[in-house]
Amino acid sequence: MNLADNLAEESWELLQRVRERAPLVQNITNFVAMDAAANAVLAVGASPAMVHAVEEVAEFVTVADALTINIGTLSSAWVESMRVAARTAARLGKPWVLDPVGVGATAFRRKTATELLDLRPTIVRGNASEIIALAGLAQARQKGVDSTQTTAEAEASAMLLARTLGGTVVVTGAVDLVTDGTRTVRIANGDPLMTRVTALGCALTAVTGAFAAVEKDALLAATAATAVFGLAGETAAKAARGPGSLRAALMDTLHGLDAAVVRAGVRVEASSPST
Ligand SMILES: Nc1ncnc2c1ncn2[C@@H]1O[C@H](COP(=O)(O)OP(=O)(O)OP(=O)(O)O)[C@@H](O)[C@H]1O
Ligand SMILES: Cc1ncsc1CCO
Ligand SMILES: [Mg+2]
Repeated sequence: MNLADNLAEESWELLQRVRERAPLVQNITNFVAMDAAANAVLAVGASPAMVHAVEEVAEFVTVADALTINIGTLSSAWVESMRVAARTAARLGKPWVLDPVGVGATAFRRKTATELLDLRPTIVRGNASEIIALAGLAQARQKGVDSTQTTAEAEASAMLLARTLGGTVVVTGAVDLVTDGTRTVRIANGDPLMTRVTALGCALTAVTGAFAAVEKDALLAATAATAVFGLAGETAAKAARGPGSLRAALMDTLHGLDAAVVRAGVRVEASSPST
């Protein structure tokens, strides 16, 4: 199968499936991202719920179609909620997505992320620095080595992390990379202005939860979510006057994406299975 040939069409089909099924996506996310993430999930046609109290988090996972966990504004009370939610999702076989915001920055984030990795997220989505840091943690128990932060090393880190987890890893940036350790996809959508709006990566993580809820192949789900989000961002950037109008235009564009725009606009490239 030629993976890349089908990915634009696959992205459109998965977006339609999200719109038809409107999956319920539970997000334990940060205070900065809550609004953008909930609105982006709504804009792709899914249903967001920001539920994080330890008293109700497990009960909510049982009704949710997917869970996303983001450590952006971490505090100790939330760590237990994250553990309980991830454990419940894992037990019930529900897809869950980890966003390791700033994981390299502090010992608290490193410890929390390491514990969450042990609960085997279906998908990890972060920027290059975060994925490099996380792969270093995963590897540290085996070899105790760290990486420096080049694009090439982010790719190696993503592959290592995906193989260690048995999951899918998404690295976002100028080019996005999605890998399950065997199949690797690069997505050339997006616009640099997206880095001037906070929490768009976090919003993409929540949207990835929506796609993972409707597609069991996590590599396909993550690729479609990332491509659709990047395409909406770049389309919106053409009309935007700056970060504020980009944010609004991104929500409008996500909501209005049609088959012609997705089929013509998604720019993906896939590598054949490696050894
Ligand atoms: N230089 C760039 N050119 C084009 N698109 C980009 C660029 N940088 C990021 N993007 C896009 O912006 C979106 C968010 O990715 P980014 O890597 O900025 O996430 P992040 O660092 O986790 O963001 P945040 O922590 O603020 O939520 C993705 O769709 C990505 O493709
Ligand atoms: C700015 C910021 N600080 C903690 S989380 C967050 C949102 C982007 O990740
Ligand atoms: Mg981020």
